[in-house]
Amino acid sequence: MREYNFDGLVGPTHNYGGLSPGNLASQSHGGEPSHPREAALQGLEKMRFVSGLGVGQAVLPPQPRPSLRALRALGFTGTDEEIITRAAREAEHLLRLTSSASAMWTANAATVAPSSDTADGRVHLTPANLSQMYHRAIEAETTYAVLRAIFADTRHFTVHAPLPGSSHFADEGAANHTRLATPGHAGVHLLAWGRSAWQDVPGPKRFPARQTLEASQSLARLHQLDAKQVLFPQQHPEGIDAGAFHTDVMAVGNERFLMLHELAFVDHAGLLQMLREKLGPEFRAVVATSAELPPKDAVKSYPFNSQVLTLPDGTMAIVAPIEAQETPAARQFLERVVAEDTPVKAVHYLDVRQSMNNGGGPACLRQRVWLTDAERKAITADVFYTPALHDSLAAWVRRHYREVLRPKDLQDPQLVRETMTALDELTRILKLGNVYDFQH
Ligand SMILES: NCCC[C@H](NC(=O)CCC(=O)O)C(=O)O
Repeated sequence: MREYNFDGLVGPTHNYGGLSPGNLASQSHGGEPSHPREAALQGLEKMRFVSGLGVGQAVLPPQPRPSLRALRALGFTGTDEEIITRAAREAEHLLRLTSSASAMWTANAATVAPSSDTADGRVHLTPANLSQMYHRAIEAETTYAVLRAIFADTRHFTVHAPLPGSSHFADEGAANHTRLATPGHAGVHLLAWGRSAWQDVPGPKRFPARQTLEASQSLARLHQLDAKQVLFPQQHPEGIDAGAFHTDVMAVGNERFLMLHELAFVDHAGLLQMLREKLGPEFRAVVATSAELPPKDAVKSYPFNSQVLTLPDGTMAIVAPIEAQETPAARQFLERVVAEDTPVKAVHYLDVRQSMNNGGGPACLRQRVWLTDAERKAITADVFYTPALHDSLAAWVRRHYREVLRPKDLQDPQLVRETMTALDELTRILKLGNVYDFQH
């Protein structure tokens, strides 16, 4: 079984809409000009780097934005151009919400269980309904279509429908999911959550908790996971109030290694004890206290929103955002992780600032999918990273993406046309078939 990182290709409307309360970067950069071309190229460079480490790499496509489907559903009628013009005039906020390129953060696209851990021996994928935030909830339908196109072979893959879209089952995907495993022990799944729909659990006071316990429990059932191998830790309410809207802002794990902030989960000590019991003595965890790494620094510089990657030689490397290098407490923490008795032997810092300014680090930009050789071969879409695919995607970005987008540019009816032209071409590059509604 090999891990493939499916990175989200940043979409042509990448912009700073200030859309996510509780996501401090989104709030503080709202209204600034964005650089879609640079953002997409930064993402491609990260794919090149991870692939160069010898790790499996693939790509997921952006979504059509502004979403005409969403605007039509909200009562805007007429030609495509008329819809944009009218939304710009009457409901600028709705235009902003339906223009977000947020599908780039593919950690939120779905939750995935590898075939080694599921009762029927298939890979299970559930697109996240993202129902907590409207600009993200509109991703689910297209994500579902894209995943069905890529993971089409039903002998190997089951793509479930997104969980029912009421706030009771609010699901944010793999950003709240961690799979851990040690040799000789079955994989353990952490399915975290921030609030309960029906139980009375103390939650955050300042910022919204997104995922529900009931959503996480449903994912464990749908994916046919062994109940003994699943834990449902609660995101620490103080962590959420400090800006950790998803688990992956304060914790990241890979195989026998987990690093976390003490405000990632309620009772992290009890959680680590259970993990040691399930995973045995090879399991390693490194905890940052608030004294060592103030929550403010963790949220600003995202050391936990790193990719922890197993390299071909069996050691692990961390791919962290450059902001973590620039923040002394975060850098020192990551250096401690390498210095201690852990599988991690190197830290690499990458520039994904365009994404970071909306609260998405290296880990947010990728969905992890574990595939056997047979499963890998069953995928016929051209989504696996190669230098040739890189060149054609980079050329495609340079052909179609604007250099700068200012908030008022979202009101330009031309933008929707440009995006559709670009995405239509992309589905041919990736051999995806017609996955977008404007193609039907
Ligand atoms: N995993 C990282 C997700 C970041 C994402 N940001 C946003 O949607 C910000 C969009 C904006 O404000 O333009 C979110 O909060 O869900």
